[in-house]
Amino acid sequence: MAIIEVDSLVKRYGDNSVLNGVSFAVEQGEIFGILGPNGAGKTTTVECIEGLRTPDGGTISVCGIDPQRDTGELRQLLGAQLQESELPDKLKVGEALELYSSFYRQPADWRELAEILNLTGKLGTQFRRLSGGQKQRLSIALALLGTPKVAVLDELTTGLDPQARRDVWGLIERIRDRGVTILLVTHFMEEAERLCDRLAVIDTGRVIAIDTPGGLVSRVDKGQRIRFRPSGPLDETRLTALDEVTSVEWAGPQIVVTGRGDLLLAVTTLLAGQRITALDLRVEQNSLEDAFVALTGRPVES
Ligand SMILES: Nc1ncnc2c1ncn2[C@@H]1O[C@H](COP(=O)(O)OP(=O)(O)OP(=O)(O)O)[C@@H](O)[C@H]1O
Repeated sequence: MAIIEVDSLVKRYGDNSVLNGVSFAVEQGEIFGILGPNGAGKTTTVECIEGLRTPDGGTISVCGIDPQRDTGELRQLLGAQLQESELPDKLKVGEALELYSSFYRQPADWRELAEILNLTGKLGTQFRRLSGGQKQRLSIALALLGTPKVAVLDELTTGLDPQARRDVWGLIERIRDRGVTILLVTHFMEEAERLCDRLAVIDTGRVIAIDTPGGLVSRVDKGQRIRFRPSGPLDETRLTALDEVTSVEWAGPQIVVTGRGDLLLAVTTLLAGQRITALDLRVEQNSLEDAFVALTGRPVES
């Protein structure tokens, strides 16, 4: 069952048409990612879903509610991450959790949320004294205080170090396991690949692909790649002559061979015949980043 339905969403700022007919549906219990280059319209899309921006065309339904018409009801169903600047510096973590839980009809147990988010030791700490990761965890706790059916998380782990980022991912999975549907805006390929059940790739205000991360990767046909450092002088033309090989390039001391079929066997057999060892041999798989570049024609800035 679709819990969020976005159909032909249009948004203009003056003459600038930012969303040009965005459509997708998020199923209950999914972690659904929105991925796209800078300025693609990701935040505009989720802010329309949150009822914070007024679309110029199209329809949105969140649990059957139109975010423009029934903002009060939407607040009870949808939890959105607050921007950092929205909390007063001197407010303590425990005070913020208690205050925000008073806004909801069915607040979650904020002490339990603090426990899950590893904030129990910080309840008496002022907001301004929290680290980036702690602020991020607090903003997630605040988004979940109303026991929402849907949580919208925009740039969830931007600014976090790799370990804190992984901790937050684990947490999001636990929250989904409690039955919350998650809509996630991200720049990070690893985050999208690791966390999202499905992804919508948005570019210049249009959805250009919707699929699982694996499904998106399998759309790229860049062939197989083998990278190694030959232990001795290598006659490249013999590599190029192999049926399995489509291209041979040097990258510093390494050689990168692209091809198809049983490429690895063909290359290693040839090298063995020339008594050359392939040092630091790596077989490279296509990645979500390759898929993103193939779809949008440009890399993701992070
Ligand atoms: N309030 C506004 N007034 C005018 N233009 C805006 C406004 N908000 C966003 N835009 C423009 O709309 C476009 C889409 O912005 P949006 O923030 O939705 O993109 P995004 O995909 O979230 O980008 P990023 O990854 O950089 O956050 C951009 O060109 C942006 O400059």
